[in-house]
Amino acid sequence: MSNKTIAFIGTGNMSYAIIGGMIKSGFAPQSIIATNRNEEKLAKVAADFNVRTTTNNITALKEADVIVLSVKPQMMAQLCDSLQTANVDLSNKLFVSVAAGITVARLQDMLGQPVKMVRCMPNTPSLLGLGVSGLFAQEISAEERDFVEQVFSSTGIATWVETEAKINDIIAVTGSSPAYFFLFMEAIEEKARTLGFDAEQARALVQQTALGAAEMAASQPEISISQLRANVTSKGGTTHAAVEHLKSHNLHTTVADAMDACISRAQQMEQEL
Ligand SMILES: NC(=O)C1=CN([C@@H]2O[C@H](COP(=O)(O)OP(=O)(O)OC[C@H]3O[C@@H](n4cnc5c(N)ncnc54)[C@H](O)[C@@H]3O)[C@@H](O)[C@H]2O)C=CC1
Ligand SMILES: O=C(O)[C@@H]1CCC=N1
Repeated sequence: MSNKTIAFIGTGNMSYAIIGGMIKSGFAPQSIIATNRNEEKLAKVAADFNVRTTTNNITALKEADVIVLSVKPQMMAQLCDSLQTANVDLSNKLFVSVAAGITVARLQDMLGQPVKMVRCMPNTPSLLGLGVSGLFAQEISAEERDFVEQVFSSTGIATWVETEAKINDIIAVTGSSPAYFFLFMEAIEEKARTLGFDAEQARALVQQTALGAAEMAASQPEISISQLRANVTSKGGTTHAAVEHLKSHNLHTTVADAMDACISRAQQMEQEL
């Protein structure tokens, strides 16, 4: 592993997941610094992963070679402003922003200088090493590119995109999409409860089925997903009845429209923040 030090500024759900994935894949805990304003959150990260923690963002900024900006988009301007006013030389630092809806140009503007910046759009399954991260960068060295790729491929699949606009598409396809799957699982779980399964059974039944379905797809890449679905669907049978109902209620269009809403929101945030 590289000997770079990486700091996560604003270690909440997303950075916790990335750090978890990094540790699981063998990154040295001492090369990772996690910051948060909230000491309790830091105590959990330290206890779970043994990484260095601090409530002082500037200490982390000074020590780290790579700084991951991981606060909510609405908090980013305030955070960058506080980093800028600390008078730390940022010219040799590499920044990585995981925030949705803030462009590189805007981040540089917030930091008050043209720092080296990678846009990254990860997702929370990174915690298990099952994440997907989209990456975009211009004007960084091959070594920096390799390091970022090493970090995010340690949490799952990392893929570079050619244009910054593509990061918004990645949000719709992988950044936000764990929530779509959870919503679908919630709907099945809720109906199982009304059919009389208790909470524990309903949860176990839905999660095992989701896991099984995902593993069926992942372990048999030669079989299309629609073929896997067809294999469950007997002609004139029960699955056919359910699937036809979903199709007649425009599931495909609804999902496509939802993904467009996700992209539009990211574009709107780019104007707002
Ligand atoms: N949660 C997700 O599934 C994904 C989130 N993202 C992006 O990741 C970023 C973080 O999202 P989450 O982790 O979900 O949010 P979060 O709210 O769980 O984590 C952010 C943390 O930053 C801390 N914080 C806020 N201001 C701070 C400051 N000035 N100094 C130190 N700590 C500070 C907060 O206490 C909080 O714990 C967002 O920009 C979001 O767009 C990207 C992909 C997926
Ligand atoms: O909901 C959000 O804005 C963030 C970005 C992708 C997932 N969560």
